[in-house]
Amino acid sequence: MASGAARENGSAFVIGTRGSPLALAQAHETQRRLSEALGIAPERFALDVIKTSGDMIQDRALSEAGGKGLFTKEIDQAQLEGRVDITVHSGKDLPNDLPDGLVIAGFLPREDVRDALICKGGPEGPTSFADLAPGTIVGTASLRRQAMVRRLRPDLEVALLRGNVGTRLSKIEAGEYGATLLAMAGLNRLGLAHHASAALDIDDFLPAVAQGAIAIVVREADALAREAATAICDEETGIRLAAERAFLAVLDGSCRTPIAGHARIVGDRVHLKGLVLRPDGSEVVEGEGEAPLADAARLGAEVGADVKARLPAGIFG
Ligand SMILES: NCc1[nH]cc(CCC(=O)O)c1CC(=O)O
Repeated sequence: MASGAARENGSAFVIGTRGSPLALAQAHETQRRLSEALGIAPERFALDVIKTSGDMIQDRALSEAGGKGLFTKEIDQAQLEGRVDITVHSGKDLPNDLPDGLVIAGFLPREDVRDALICKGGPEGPTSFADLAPGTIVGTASLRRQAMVRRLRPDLEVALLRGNVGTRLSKIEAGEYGATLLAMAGLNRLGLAHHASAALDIDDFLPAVAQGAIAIVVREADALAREAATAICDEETGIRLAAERAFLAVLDGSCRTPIAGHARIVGDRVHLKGLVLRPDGSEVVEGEGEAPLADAARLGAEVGADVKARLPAGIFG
């Protein structure tokens, strides 16, 4: 099995990951799945925790600090140099284009794609958007969630809330914010789903492109790692992600525009719904379509182009 530089230490493959609790949970899931699929003890997949520039930024919206690449630059470097073989990324945080030499081998079976509403007061607190008192401060760093909240409830206050999942939950408990939104997927992976006051319906609160999906990245030339990764990846998730990522690629790579997109498979067709919001929530442009599974990426590009053509000039992006 071993052949890459990173495999000389006796590991079947070295898994590279960020160090946040969510990233570690995702890396452990990958390790477990690799172990089961290949019949190799889990400890032979060493974890290498890599600190990224993005981990150091706590005070600003990421959209202001330089975007998604901040969370992957150092990991990409380690992978290109052969220090790690298989890297694990939240699909949602992965840039549209990977550096030359790296490819997405696939995606693990997708988790719950919905956003969770988390409210002060826990089980005794509000259990829906409609229950939130006017003026409640909703903290989130996501432009999509900010714009959706403003659209659904213009009478609420939106404020910036950054940090990892645990930090955000504790700021709700401390009462600094009345509510926040987090991905159900992340809560589930961390065993924290009991903090969710509600899981929001996909049609009312369209998820981010790739939400709930874990991407497995390998070196393009590393046939062994690619084969191993393919063994744990889920084809349906890959098809849905192809549609969603193509939609996003047409609209915006910079993550300065509130965008949502979600694909599902119905029989032998892939259905995609996507939208762009004005940041203040006053306007939304939606697109929808369906295609055979083999045309998922084309569908995404077409729905994206259709939405783009209908965006009011000079407002978005
Ligand atoms: N940007 C942070 C991030 N990236 C992926 C997830 C959740 C897990 C997922 O979507 O797979 C989160 C936290 C959140 O949005 O609650």
